[in-house]
Amino acid sequence: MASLATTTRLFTTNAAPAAPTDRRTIVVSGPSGGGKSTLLERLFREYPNTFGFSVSHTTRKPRPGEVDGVAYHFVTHATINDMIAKDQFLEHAVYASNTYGTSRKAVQDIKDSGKICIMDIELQGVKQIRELAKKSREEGGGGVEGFEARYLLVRPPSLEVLEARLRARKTESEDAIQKRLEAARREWDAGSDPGNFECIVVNDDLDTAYRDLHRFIFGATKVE
Ligand SMILES: Nc1ncnc2c1ncn2[C@@H]1O[C@H](COP(=O)(O)OP(=O)(O)OP(=O)(O)O)[C@@H](O)[C@H]1O
Repeated sequence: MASLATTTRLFTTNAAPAAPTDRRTIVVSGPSGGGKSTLLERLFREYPNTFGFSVSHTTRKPRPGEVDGVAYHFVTHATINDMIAKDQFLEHAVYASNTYGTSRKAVQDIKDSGKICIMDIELQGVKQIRELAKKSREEGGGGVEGFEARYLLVRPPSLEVLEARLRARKTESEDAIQKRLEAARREWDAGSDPGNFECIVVNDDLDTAYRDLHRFIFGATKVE
């Protein structure tokens, strides 16, 4: 990962604004291992007071270094099923044999703090959030008042690169790697469907990918 000094140098000549004018939630999706966390960590380091990461719940086990309540809320299947039954999630999905979900509270807390919410979710969740936003617009409801978002896909340049990165990360078993690759293969074309994402960042060179992500977040003002 590039140093903070590199990041700072990148933007001193660009005079980047401190916060985007578009305050909508930013939904980031893409295959596991594509680089979402790497790019978002860099964004949060550069703008610690502007964005809030909505911490998802998951039944997956923590990876070394992942702190409960920071990377995820790590919970049991029983807990997450109970929360689903109580309609406490904006979206939830089963991915590579584990359930993931974004609670309504996680998003609302960030909005209440005055920050722009960033969510990192699976494709199934993207579709659920889109439906919710549509419902919210049509009925003035949907659980979160005025819920609107813009959608960004982060993908690696190829499935081969994805496999290499997943292996190099050394956080998953062979079985888990295979499940992630299967999901990536299955969902690869969904990225090109204009109904899903406003922007695709191809994470080949990290600095270029970060610049593209930054441009999307700070440049887009269009509300649909
Ligand atoms: N542009 C890049 N060049 C080389 N390696 C990269 C690049 N971007 C990310 N990586 C590495 O690829 C691996 C996967 O990245 P990362 O963990 O950010 O993916 P992710 O999309 O957040 O995955 P998950 O959804 O499983 O959390 C990491 O080891 C990261 O350091």
